[in-house]
Amino acid sequence: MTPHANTDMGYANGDGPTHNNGVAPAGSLFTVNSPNVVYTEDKIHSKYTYRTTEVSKGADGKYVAVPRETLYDFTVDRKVPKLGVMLVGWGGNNGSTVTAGIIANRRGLKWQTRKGEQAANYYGSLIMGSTIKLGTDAKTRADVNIPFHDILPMVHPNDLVIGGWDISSLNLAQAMDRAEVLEPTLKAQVAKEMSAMVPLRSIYYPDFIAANQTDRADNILPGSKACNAHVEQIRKDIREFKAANNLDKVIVQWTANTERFAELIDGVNDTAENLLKSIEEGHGEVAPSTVFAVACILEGAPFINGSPQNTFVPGAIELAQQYNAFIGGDDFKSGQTKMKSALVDFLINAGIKLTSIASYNHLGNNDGKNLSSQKQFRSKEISKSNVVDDMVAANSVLYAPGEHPDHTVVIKYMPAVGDDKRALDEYYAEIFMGGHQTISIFNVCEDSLLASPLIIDLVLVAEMMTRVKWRSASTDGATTKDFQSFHSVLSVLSYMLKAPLTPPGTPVVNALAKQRSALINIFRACVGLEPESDMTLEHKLF
Ligand SMILES: NC(=O)c1ccc[n+]([C@@H]2O[C@H](COP(=O)([O-])OP(=O)(O)OC[C@H]3O[C@@H](n4cnc5c(N)ncnc54)[C@H](O)[C@@H]3O)[C@@H](O)[C@H]2O)c1
Ligand SMILES: O=P([O-])([O-])O[C@@H]1[C@@H](O)[C@H](O)[C@@H](O)[C@H](O)[C@@H]1O
Repeated sequence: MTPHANTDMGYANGDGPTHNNGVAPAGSLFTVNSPNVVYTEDKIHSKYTYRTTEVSKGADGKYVAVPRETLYDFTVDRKVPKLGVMLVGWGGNNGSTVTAGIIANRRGLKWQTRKGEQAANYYGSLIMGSTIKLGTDAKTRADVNIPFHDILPMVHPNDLVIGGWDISSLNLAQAMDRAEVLEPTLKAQVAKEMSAMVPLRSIYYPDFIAANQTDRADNILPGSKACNAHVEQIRKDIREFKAANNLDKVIVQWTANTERFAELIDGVNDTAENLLKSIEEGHGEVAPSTVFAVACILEGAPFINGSPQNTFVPGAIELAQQYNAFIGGDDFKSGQTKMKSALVDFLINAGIKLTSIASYNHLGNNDGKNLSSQKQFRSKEISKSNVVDDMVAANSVLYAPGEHPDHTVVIKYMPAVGDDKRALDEYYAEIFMGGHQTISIFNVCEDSLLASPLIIDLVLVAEMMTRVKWRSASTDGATTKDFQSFHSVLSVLSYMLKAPLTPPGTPVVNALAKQRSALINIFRACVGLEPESDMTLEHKLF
């Protein structure tokens, strides 16, 4: 990044559409009145100065910090598309629950429970259930908060068209019953619509998921190893789903079983070319989830992995970049780990030396049954364990290089509790002058009701990112490149994920507050607004 004069280039100098003088665009909750933002019928154009601090170490070992400014142009396509989402594992607990939830919200359903009438909602969705600070009231200086969903022209989940694949042939009403997640009084209202939803046949390579899943596999395509026919069938399924529903776009999300990790093998999955060749040759180390990822990349459908396995082998990431396709993952961050990524952030940033984390959980759903197999558990153990690494590494006051808290993760399959997962955690920390703090948490996570809103958030944000383009700008407005998409690896999705996939060579951020702040401020930048710094100097300097 090169330093630029701190200037608001604006559009006044005629290098873009004429300024709209803040005329409120139709359907938006707010408009930005700035020389750096212009609304046209189909676009939002903004000029953005990205301010950072570049640090280097001097000969004396001391740091030198230099403020830097980089100028960007952003455009946002304002046309909200008709969007389809295809779930791999549609007949699972998450797939059937999120489908029922969207139908219930779309129809404004209410149902009786032991505690009285319940109405459909999107609680637990970052986009649909939370707000963000837009700014401060011009007169009262009070915060003005708006629904997260209104910061940019995003798809509404009620409008999502849902489909997908499953190795189990049950229709979605039967799958909803099998899941044992939702109240019968709700299920009765959506069962008819869901009984007409039947998962497409999927690919099934037994070696990648627990052997105890075999009894479900009655809805599978021929072939038990990767092959081009599988890639082409998935691509065809996507095209046909898109055409049949008159969709503008389709996003695919993996909410199927957790697979074992695939071995990373040079010549097999290390490059895009080798991965495609391995699929053609039927190599046994290409997982079903990777085959889905390849099919989606080739078909131009963003693919998101909600499970912890290493779907995105290096060859898949390279292929995504070659095709300028979006991928994201891994592993929904729904309960115990979400809590951990907030609590560890708080403790360490409060100067409290966390020395031990014991995370135990048991669950009785089919996910738990699959995870009772060691190889599949290992995938989950990795994603649940690495979530503290960035926060520990950032604090050299508490931790010496290479030092980190003890951390253990245990998952046990206990059928009796079903989808109502129990998460038991103990956090043990050193405090002032040899003291200790012990935090014990017993957290009942209704797994699918916590994960389903994340499935929605991942779809809404990934789709929004397909309509955001950027280019480098300069004060003279001359040397700018064509507009381009964000990097293929959508690290902006990290808030919803335990093991955020980031562009190769870039750092992984797990701290929950940082992840949320990054998403908010990137969306703010798309409409020319400064990051929310929480400085509130207007309340301190007067
Ligand atoms: N809170 C949560 O529920 C949560 C959080 C993080 C991650 N996850 C992950 O999400 C995934 C789904 O969770 P769930 O509770 O819905 O599990 P589930 O077992 O109920 O559903 C998985 C579905 O995938 C299907 N399936 C398996 N292999 C398939 C394939 N190759 N193609 C198509 N379908 C296939 C199964 O038949 C099943 O219906 C799991 O991997 C789980 O680890 C869940
Ligand atoms: O998101 P989180 O609650 O930390 O982790 C959960 C695990 O604890 C649980 O065993 C499994 O059912 C879910 O797939 C999810 O991964």
